Amino acid sequence: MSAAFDTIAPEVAAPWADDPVLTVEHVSMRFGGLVAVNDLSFSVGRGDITALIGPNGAGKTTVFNCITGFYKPTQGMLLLKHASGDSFLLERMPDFRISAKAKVARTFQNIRLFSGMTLLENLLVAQHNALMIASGMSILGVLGVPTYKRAEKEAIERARYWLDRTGLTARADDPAGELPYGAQRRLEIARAMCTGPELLCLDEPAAGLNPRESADLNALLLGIRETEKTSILLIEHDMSVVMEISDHVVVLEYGTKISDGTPLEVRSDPRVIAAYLGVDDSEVEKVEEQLDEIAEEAAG
Ligand SMILES: Nc1ncnc2c1ncn2[C@@H]1O[C@H](COP(=O)(O)OP(=O)(O)OP(=O)(O)O)[C@@H](O)[C@H]1O
Repeated sequence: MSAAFDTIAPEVAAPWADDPVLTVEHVSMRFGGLVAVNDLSFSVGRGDITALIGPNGAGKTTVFNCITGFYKPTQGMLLLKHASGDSFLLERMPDFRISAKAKVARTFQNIRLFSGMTLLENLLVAQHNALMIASGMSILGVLGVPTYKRAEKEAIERARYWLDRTGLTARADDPAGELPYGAQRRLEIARAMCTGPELLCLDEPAAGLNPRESADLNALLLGIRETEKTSILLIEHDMSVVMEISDHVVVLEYGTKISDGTPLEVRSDPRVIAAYLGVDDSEVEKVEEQLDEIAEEAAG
């Protein structure tokens, strides 16, 4: 192990391990003979923006799928702890309970909106669970039970609030499919936030965004951390997003964690540089350029 790698603080001493919203312990995921995630452990600090990075095929989306219940890990534990103290072993829960009870929301690499529905409708559908509970799971809700009416009004207010926060109010009544790409990405985040998550998981939120849209995304995520105090875990290839807004970065290669620290610690870790060098020259150059730009901006 290199000297520079040794300088990265062990996880127990790291601030994100003090009060983690999510603790991933010794998680492995195998598909037949392929080990997609190998004995992975890390913490997501409460209120932090944590980035999960690594070259293509490193296992990032598989980790997300284990956290959100799409996959059951072959082994290991995923402990989600609310600020209230309630805790949930995610590996034992079906996906719909992970979103409804454990309050983990996610967006996908490929946008998954209801493109024929309006923006407002998309945000109301996201709150379906809360509305069903308020209806007493019966037709009475539709017939105007007061608790349902109140919940419906709150759902609309919440939807309007998130349209406003994501700069989409003017398009509230347009079909989601007519939005430009960057706006669809923001709508996905609004939809996830309408569910009031304790942990927001974003799978490549900056993919396909231009630099201006990327900067807007950074501002939106920093705003969510600041105002809502929501913990955010994101998978991202765009180093300008990762380095500018993350409190903590976890790096995977071939399913194994190779680095875990602050953005500064991780970017100077030789194992991380080597992992990216192993991808291909154009990607390495892009990463190096982005890191240099960020360093220059920070210096001046
Ligand atoms: N359902 C599955 N069945 C078999 N193999 C899978 C499955 N899902 C993922 N894999 C494999 O697991 C490995 C990790 O894939 P994963 O999609 O998690 O990587 P990733 O880091 O998210 O990659 P990318 O950055 O390209 O999205 C890959 O080799 C992939 O082919």
